[in-house]
Amino acid sequence: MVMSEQVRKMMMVQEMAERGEYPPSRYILKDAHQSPADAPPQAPPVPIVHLGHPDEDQQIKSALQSWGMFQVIDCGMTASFLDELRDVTKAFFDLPMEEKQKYSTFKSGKFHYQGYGNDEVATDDQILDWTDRLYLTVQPEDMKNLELWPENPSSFRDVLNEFTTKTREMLDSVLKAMAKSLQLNEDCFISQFGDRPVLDARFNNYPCCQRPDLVNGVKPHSDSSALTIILPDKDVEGLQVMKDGVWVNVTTSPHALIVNMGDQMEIMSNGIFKSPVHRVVTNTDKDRISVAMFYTPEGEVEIGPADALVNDMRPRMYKNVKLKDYLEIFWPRFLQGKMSIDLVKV
Ligand SMILES: O=C(O)CCC(=O)C(=O)O
Ligand SMILES: [Fe+2]
Repeated sequence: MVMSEQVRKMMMVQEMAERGEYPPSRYILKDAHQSPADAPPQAPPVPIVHLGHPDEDQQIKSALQSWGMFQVIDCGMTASFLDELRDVTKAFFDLPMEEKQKYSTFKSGKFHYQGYGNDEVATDDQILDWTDRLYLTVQPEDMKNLELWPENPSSFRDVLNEFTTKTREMLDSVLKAMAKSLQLNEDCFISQFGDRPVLDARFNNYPCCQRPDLVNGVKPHSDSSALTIILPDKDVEGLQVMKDGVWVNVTTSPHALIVNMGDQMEIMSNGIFKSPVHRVVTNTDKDRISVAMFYTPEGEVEIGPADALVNDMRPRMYKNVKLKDYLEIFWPRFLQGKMSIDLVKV
């Protein structure tokens, strides 16, 4: 088929950037209104939530109702560990292309989500993002595909395993704190995840680009997850969030992690916590890296608005949905630059 041939011949973004190439037409935004160039340069930093602080409830509620995300500084991971995670990420993307391709998303001519590559190319008119990534499921244990876990740099696997354990601990405390901030039982959200919640790691590389005004690093989207934890680049900005109808730069402390709401959380909270639309923009001279951890309920478990959040004052706003079914709607639409949350509204 034309499509798969096209994909096989397609270069990784990193290779095009290294050759100083102008982005090919498949990457160029068609609508001038979508240009990444028009974000305001100055914005306040993302609100900080101090987990365990007496004002935690208030901090969470206000951050999630205004931004849909917050930053955590005291996240239980040391600054040097977070730097190590950045170092192994960068070391992986710095490997020769031949070595990275051992972990390719393409196997026997077929696309798989896990591995090194970019989004699936599903249609001829799909506009591609200026990024390469490594996508790995890290929990549950039996869903790990270790064949795709880099052995180089040699500490990569250990660092990822440690990041996974620490991220899970952080997610559990954040989910409890979010429930308590709404005067709910602390297990109210956690109990919806089932026995086998899924945690996926995505290592993102956004090479510099000759025309950052014409491409997206990641197209505008909301996450399909319940929660996403993001370790942004220490020096290079690029993540932007749509706030009150305008794009604002996401700025954080160098050793903070960002907690971002995903669509599943918007559903479980009956719309109180919004899953924000965000995107990544590129720049002409600096590569950017980030690591995102997507936490989702088990695919077969039906989730829905917490009972205690549905009442006469606030009627049910979302249908119950299984993650597996949601993803079937979400991915093809994501690839076309469309959001999906409205499709599960009552
Ligand atoms: O690179 C980032 O900062 C965020 C990436 C992102 O939004 C995603 O992978 O869903
Ligand atoms: Fe995202």
